[in-house]
Amino acid sequence: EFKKELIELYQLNRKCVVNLKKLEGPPHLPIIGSAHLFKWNNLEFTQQLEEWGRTYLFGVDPSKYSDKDDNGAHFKEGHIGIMPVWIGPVPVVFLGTHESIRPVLESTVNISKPAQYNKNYGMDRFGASDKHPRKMNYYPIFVTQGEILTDMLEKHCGEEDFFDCFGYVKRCALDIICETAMGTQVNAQIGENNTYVKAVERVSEIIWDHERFPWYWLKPIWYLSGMGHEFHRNVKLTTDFTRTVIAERKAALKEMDDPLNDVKNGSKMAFLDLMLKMQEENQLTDEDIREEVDTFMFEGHDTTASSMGFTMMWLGLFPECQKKLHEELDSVFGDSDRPPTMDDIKKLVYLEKCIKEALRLFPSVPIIARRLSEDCFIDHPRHGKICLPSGLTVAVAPLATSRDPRYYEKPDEFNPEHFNADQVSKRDPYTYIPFSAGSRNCIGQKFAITEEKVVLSWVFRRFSVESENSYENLRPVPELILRPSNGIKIKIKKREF
Ligand code: HEM
Repeated sequence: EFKKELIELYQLNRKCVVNLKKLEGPPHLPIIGSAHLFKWNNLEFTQQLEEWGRTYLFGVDPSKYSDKDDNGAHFKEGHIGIMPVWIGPVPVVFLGTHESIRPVLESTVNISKPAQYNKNYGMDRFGASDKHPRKMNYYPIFVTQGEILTDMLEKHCGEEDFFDCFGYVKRCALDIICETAMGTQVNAQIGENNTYVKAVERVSEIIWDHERFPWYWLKPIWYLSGMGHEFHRNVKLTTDFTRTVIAERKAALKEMDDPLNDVKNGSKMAFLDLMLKMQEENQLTDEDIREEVDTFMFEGHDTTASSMGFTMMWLGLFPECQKKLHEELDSVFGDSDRPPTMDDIKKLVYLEKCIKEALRLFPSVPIIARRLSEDCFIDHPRHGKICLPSGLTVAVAPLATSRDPRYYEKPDEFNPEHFNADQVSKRDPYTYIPFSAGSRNCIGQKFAITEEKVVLSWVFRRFSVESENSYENLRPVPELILRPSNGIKIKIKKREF
């Protein structure tokens, strides 16, 4: 097996040397690639990736990075966002503009994940199919949990110092996904099940270190360093948690006279209930169900938590945008404290633009990995047709394409007007892909946007927010999910009417 992998890697390297030689990327050496240049510190590594991205994807002169007048983001003619990076002996090609991303995401063949995901992690985060019913009544759960969040934040009202709000937001997102995916209340917001929350966090931190340091790909180092064992311990914690919930839910469904009808008529129909209902006819084992549910849990809570947290952070840095949002909220709710209805939420057009803009600057999934199963061709303005050979891992970067200076004026600044209808219609759709695109796009997009609108409408109806203008607040780190490097520091004040 190992020999076969080595031969495949050798063949891939040969193809890449021929096909990618004209493309510019960070300097690399045989075998270790560019790993010797990688910064150890996660924040510095993130900055390094950003600088490489600007230099090689957009062709920006490094001396102009700090040129604030146009965000240092000049786009040099002849660059279309392709950058090869050798991570150890494995070539990865980063794609960061609509011209280079479209051929990959539009393909109905190139939809596989890189092998490491399934092989090393023992859990397939990406196994969900698109066949699940999407019309479940999640709305009341968003409303209840959003209100709990504001109750939890309230105790920080009027405090002199900045506090970290991210933990609160995360627990809210977790409560929402657990109840919608599994029909079970985890009550993380009110202080229960902290072990689960911590384990989920640790899993993505370890996966990220595994991705960037190739020596961890060698099993002896992975285990001797203690990382492998810590990883499995935390994965087991999370999967055991889901297993327990599944067992409990199964027992509860058995007690019901007619589970099918109870579930159909009930106010909520959890994803897990549907899976359990289909279990016999589809011959699914409990473990199959657990994998599907875990995929939902992983994809569905970290992503929305980061997105909500960053939207709060940006609005706290741009008082004029927050003022507009407050005006919109007041025009819909006045000074009332009533729960938002679906109709109210539809009216919150500016809030939706703020959420989209925060996702443009800090997309929760900053990089989407694909393993090409057939050659993919990209037209390059200077080098003609470039062939990305089958077997190659490509890293599609929503983070880069959504800051393409050809399409976004002042691309590094928060400006919700970027999502005015006239602006959107002028852009290629692949210049904004926080939910990916094509046949493996996010199936929770509508769910996520509605959840965030409900929760954030509660927060901004009740509070005004001020964010700390600090390097750390503004520099998230791309673990699998882009997350704040050291929390999100804000102050809040109760709004007076
Ligand atoms: C702001 C929030 C969210 C963002 C930015 C986001 C983004 C994404 C992206 C970029 C992908 C493609 C990943 C890849 O191909 O590597 C994806 C896949 C997926 N998302 Fe989301 N997501 C969000 C929320 C959610 C929610 C709330 C759910 C569930 C309720 C969800 C369920 C899924 C599932 C199941 C997949 C896998 C689809 C497949 O591979 O066939 N996501 N998401």
